[in-house]
Amino acid sequence: MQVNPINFDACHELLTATEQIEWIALVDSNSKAHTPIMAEMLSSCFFDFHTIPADPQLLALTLGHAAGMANLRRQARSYVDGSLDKGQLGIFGDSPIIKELRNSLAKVARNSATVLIHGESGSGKELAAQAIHDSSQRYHAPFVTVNCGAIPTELVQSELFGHERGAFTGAHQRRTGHLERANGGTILLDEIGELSLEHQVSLLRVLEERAVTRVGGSESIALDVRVIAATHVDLAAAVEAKSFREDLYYRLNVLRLDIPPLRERGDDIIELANLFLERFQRLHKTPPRAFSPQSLGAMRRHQWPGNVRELRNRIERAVVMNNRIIITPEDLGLEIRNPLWRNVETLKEARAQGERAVILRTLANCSHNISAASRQLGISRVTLYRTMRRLGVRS
Ligand SMILES: Nc1ncnc2c1ncn2[C@@H]1O[C@H](COP(=O)(O)OP(=O)(O)OP(=O)(O)O)[C@@H](O)[C@H]1O
Repeated sequence: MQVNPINFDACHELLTATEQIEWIALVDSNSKAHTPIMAEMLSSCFFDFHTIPADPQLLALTLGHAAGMANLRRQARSYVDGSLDKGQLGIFGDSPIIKELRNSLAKVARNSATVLIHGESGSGKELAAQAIHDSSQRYHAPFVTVNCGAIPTELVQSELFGHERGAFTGAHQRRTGHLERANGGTILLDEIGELSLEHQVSLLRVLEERAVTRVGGSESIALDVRVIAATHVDLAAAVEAKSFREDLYYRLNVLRLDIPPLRERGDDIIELANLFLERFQRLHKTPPRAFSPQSLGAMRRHQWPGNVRELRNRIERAVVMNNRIIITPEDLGLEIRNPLWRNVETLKEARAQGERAVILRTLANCSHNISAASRQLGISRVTLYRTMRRLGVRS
């Protein structure tokens, strides 16, 4: 676009219309870049300017910086609006329940309170924790993930809190613990329900004091860490069963996020399937493929006990192991008929399976709103509650 004093106003309006773009001016060496009007234009509308003929290397450098700034501005604005989209969060799906989750994530990201994420295995708990960190003001600081269930009991203290040299046999070096490494940022304590009662006490003390002391040390190190705990077990039930400390449960359960199982997300299954198909085709450099109608039907009917991770793995296997352009249910390792019916022997069982499937689908479509679901099913709320209790369906 040619900018000159005559079309100044129109150009100014156009250049400042969108905050998502940074502009770089190429200034003719004959033009008077330092006349008042050009100086105003360059300083108010442009990220930088180069004089023609521009040095390509310097220009490439400026373009890189400008793209980075535009991105940062976009992130900052969405942080203020709370309008994080699925591309930014990496959490795909358009079902009402997932849209609601994305909204909650954006709100949670705006402060530093402790979060408890509950969800079945493979449903996206770690992804949600990463999204909270990336959209928060701590995004530039470390995001540390610790799988509490994978650390041998005797190493939990030293892994979480660190140790001093000589603290125990084999401690040849001072070691920084995960909590200290996450200082300034966020720590995800995955499978928190796997921590022993003894380690729960130590963790509670650290969270209350907001300071950590390395094993074998005496110095108290101040912590500024956002804690996100994740679990696939029902921690409230674990508290009742006395296998999880009530005080730690309340300390963690400040903000709570529930990640819905994949089978309750309606057509998100197909959106995610196409997303993974495209990703794995690109990764494994295979020609474009598509799912057969039978595959789509089989994916909709499957119960996905391993959730999104299971879907991702089945699609990667289908892409790598077969050359066919059309992906069949067999390629995905799924049965054409609903495998649920295989074990059904009586009419009563068949009726219960059918009722369960319809109720789950309706609840997913209605964002788990009982009144809307009962209207859609043509029964009263009381009958719906009673039927759900009988079939073991949670609201
Ligand atoms: N909504 C989603 N959109 C895109 N990818 C997703 C989504 N949900 C989950 N995934 C992907 O599915 C896989 C499993 O997710 P993740 O590891 O976050 O699950 P998890 O609940 O933490 O699992 P676990 O219980 O085993 O710790 C990851 O590859 C993740 O990127």
